[in-house]
Amino acid sequence: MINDFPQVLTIAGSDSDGSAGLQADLHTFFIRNTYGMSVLVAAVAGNSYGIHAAETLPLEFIEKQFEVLADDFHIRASKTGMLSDDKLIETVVKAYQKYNFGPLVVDPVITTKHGAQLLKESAFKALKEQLLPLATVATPNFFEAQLLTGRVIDSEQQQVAAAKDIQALGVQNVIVKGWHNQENQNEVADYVLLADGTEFWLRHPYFITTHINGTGDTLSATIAAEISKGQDIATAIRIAHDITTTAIAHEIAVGHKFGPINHWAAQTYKQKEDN
Ligand SMILES: Nc1ncnc2c1ncn2[C@@H]1O[C@H](COP(=O)(O)OP(=O)(O)O)[C@@H](O)[C@H]1O
Ligand SMILES: Cc1ncc(COP(=O)(O)OP(=O)(O)O)c(N)n1
Repeated sequence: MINDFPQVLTIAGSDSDGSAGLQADLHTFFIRNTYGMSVLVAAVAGNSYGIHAAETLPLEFIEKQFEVLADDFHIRASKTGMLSDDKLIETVVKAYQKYNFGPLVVDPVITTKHGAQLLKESAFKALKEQLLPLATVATPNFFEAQLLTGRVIDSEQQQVAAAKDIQALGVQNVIVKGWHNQENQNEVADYVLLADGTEFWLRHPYFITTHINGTGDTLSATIAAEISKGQDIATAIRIAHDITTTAIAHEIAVGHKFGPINHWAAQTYKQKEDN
């Protein structure tokens, strides 16, 4: 049998409540009709109230996961999520350089949107100097873009400038996600800067909801899934934006505080798109 079904890899942490991390990535790969695999690098004990503990996996075990996947599968695109510290980043960078896992989407996970730190500050240098230069696409959120560039993003001009700074680190294509935190906000504006200098804004309504865990994972995982199917980068980003906002717009009643987004609603979007 030809090993040609679209295969996509997440290199990420597990979030026990299933709302974010590699669980959200695998939900996303599934609804985008791709076969998802995962290199588990860390795990958090999380529920809808927050993250209560975190552990990393032994580096040799992480290396082994890469090796056995490379031995067997034809991975056409990959993405990173939570990477915890500089040793983990170095291990992932070495493996990515050694094996062929297709274009890389880097979601530079630093803190959760509820304030839990998932990447040590001592690892920012490795993120900027080792991992981001490998990225076909990087997807920083508003806070990560500020930390990576040292800018205060208080205007759309600053959002654009931050994207240019991040591209200058060696990233080919960047989406700097917009601010979304105010009850009186009408719109969220994500800014996209492509490798050839093409730029565009993706604007959508602001949703007042407590169910927004896993949004960044879903966006970056969709981009990786679409690339694995051969989509161009701009189309992959536009589909990812539509999938993520559709999943945010349709709450599901899971958990008592901050819940997951609704991947099933986004799967319906896929069916409409394909008809
Ligand atoms: N409450 C919200 N209303 C509208 N869009 C949102 C909301 N929360 C997140 N998004 C969108 O979800 C996508 C992921 O962004 P974000 O949540 O900032 O990422 P991260 O999970 O990395 O913090 C972006 O397109 C962003 O605009
Ligand atoms: C294991 C793990 N990875 C990433 C996250 C981030 O969660 P969240 O703050 O909801 O951010 P996005 O997933 O939306 O980027 C996590 N909680 N656990």
